[in-house]
Amino acid sequence: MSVHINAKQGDIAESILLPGDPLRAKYIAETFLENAECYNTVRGMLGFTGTYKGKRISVQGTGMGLPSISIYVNELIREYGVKNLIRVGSCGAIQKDIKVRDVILAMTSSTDSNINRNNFPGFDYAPCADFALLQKAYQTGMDNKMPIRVGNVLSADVFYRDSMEMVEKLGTYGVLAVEMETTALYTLAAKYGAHALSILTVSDHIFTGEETTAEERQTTFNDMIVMALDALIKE
Ligand SMILES: O=P(O)(O)O[C@H]1O[C@H](CO)[C@@H](O)[C@H]1O
Ligand SMILES: O=c1cc[nH]c(=O)[nH]1
Repeated sequence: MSVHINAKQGDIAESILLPGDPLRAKYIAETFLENAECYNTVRGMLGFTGTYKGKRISVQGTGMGLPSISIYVNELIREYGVKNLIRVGSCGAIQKDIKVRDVILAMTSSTDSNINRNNFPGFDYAPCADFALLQKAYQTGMDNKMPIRVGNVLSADVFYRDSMEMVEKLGTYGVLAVEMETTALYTLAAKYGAHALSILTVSDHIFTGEETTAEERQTTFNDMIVMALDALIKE
């Protein structure tokens, strides 16, 4: 047992999906995994292990924001030996030509968080995805003719902000969408020699106000989840 996960050694698979929402973790376990068992209930941050196409896979809620996902990723890698981690999250589109329900593969991330600035004074560490996982997910998306974009996302420290000026400016520098966890995931995976990728479904558009219905979110999240599971099991 670690501080925030009450699983026994061996309860968690080497490959894991990481949704922010613990109820999305439950949904994934019940819908896509066989013989899924819950290994964590601490703080209601549910975690499950089962099998997908015969391979052992876990799914763990991470909560919202860089500090919260950092806790789970630290414990999963250091205490439970997790090696492959794919975040399956939602995001707000910044670019005009990105639509709700599109899927974004985060090749890298920008941030307004201080976590890496505090860790590398005077330097800007550039977090990046694991190329093999990125390539596998991209190939699955192409094979299934999914609307995918690959690029830079903003991992923001806040969901609500007084001004959108900086988000707009980042858009002019090619940032595709905003979410709240990828920078921490990629940085910790690099630190501990693990492999990480963020796959994000666009749930709303920051500037047009376009958003999906609950039902649409469910279906498109399913596409992203299958893409992530297939990437985890691909040799
Ligand atoms: O849908 P999830 O994975 O939680 O991701 C996004 O949604 C939350 C904000 O509503 C933040 O965690 C953001 O990154
Ligand atoms: O607008 C959004 C949508 C999802 N997640 C975010 O962080 N922002």
